Amino acid sequence: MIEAVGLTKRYGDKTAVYNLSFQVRPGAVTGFLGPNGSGKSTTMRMILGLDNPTSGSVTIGGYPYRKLPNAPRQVGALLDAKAVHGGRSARNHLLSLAQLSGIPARRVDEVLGVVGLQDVAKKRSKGFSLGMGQRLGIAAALLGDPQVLLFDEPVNGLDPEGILWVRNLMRALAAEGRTVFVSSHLMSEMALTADHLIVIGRGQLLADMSVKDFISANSADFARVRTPDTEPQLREKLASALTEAGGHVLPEQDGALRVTGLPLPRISDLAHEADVRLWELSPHQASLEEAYMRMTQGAVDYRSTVDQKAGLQQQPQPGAQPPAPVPGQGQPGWYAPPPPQQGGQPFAMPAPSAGPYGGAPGTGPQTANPYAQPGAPAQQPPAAAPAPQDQPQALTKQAPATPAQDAPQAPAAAPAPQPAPAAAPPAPAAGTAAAPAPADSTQPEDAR
Ligand SMILES: Nc1ncnc2c1ncn2[C@@H]1O[C@H](COP(=O)(O)OP(=O)(O)OP(=O)(O)O)[C@@H](O)[C@H]1O
Repeated sequence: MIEAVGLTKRYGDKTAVYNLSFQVRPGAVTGFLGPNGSGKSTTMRMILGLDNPTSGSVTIGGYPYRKLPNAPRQVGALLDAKAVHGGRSARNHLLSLAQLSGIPARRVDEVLGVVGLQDVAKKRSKGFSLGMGQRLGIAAALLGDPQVLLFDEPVNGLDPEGILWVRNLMRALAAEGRTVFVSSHLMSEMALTADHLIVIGRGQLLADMSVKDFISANSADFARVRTPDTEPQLREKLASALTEAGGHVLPEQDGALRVTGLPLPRISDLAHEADVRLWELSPHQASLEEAYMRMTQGAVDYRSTVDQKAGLQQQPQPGAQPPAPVPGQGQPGWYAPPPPQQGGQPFAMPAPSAGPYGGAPGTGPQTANPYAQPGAPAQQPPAAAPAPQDQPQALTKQAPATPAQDAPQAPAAAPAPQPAPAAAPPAPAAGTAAAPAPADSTQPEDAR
């Protein structure tokens, strides 16, 4: 088991990881999700003893990596598939890693077979495609037949067949009772691969729950209702009737209405009572990808200036009200968040008080969920953002006004001095040889 407690990492005045506590259990694939720069790789490097935490701790099987007996046989990792000596053949690369860790040469041929590189084993890895490089990195991680495996973006660059292969491999490794920790940006892929999810944003925990719970908490049902385009007044009439009946109604880009909080038969009855004809009444489910985007959108650090979702980061004007639906046009950019689930607290951004990102230390997952309340425009009105024109549905725009995005980006505190390791760390696990060199506490970390 991997266990992080209050894990924090600062690089100068940049806090990469803040007060992260979680457990990664054996016998399951645990997906590690977060936007670019959210601290996934930093966390993985700390797990592997390649970076020192500024505070907090992380252990594998109860030991910090550097104190783990026979670490290369217990832990394997793929951090950076490109970090190989390009002049070496795949086999020689693995052979050198195996020799460093006392692993017999026959294991090299075994893992080459497992990852499907046996036919190119004698080719220099500098000629490898991205996907072949990933396979070589995975082979290195498997070399010591470890019980604990960490993979940083293992499907990066793989074709669909390769992605499927990685998915099956991860699941098979977990089924053998191993601890499998996999970082990814792809919620959809993780929904298929992982049993459990740990989601971070700006270095802080946003969610730690089983995929099953994540799905039931976040993939909310809604109905799409469309009235005849030729009679916009019917749409208005229906919207009023549904709202009066307790439904939450938002316009979609194509002029339909997105309705939450009312079952389909009730919507049909209400339309009938209001004497409104319907052209469409269909059940839908918000995708996990949407839920993940919504969860992390307040914690996205890097966003293109031409990104249509840039408006997600804008703050609402004081006193702003949501625009009234425009018959026949909808309100592009409006999107109905799913209703809060019974007893569910799907995710929570940190509170806007203490902490480097505005979150009170230790309060992250317990604080109120700013996205869980549908239909609270007076509190969280949307920004008057430019409307996306090519979104199929108005699903991706919301003004979350997350506390995190208001908060200062970095703590003022200087990094705590790191004690130098008492002894040289053990050789990295077979797979981690493809990773950056272990942290040298005498070097400025930013310079590494
Ligand atoms: N050695 C370093 N010196 C200074 N800042 C760093 C260093 N390593 C990481 N960071 C910063 O810490 C933050 C977290 O980076 P990290 O690479 O862990 O994120 P990530 O979630 O793995 O991102 P991605 O998904 O893009 O790989 C980023 O802002 C990054 O710039």
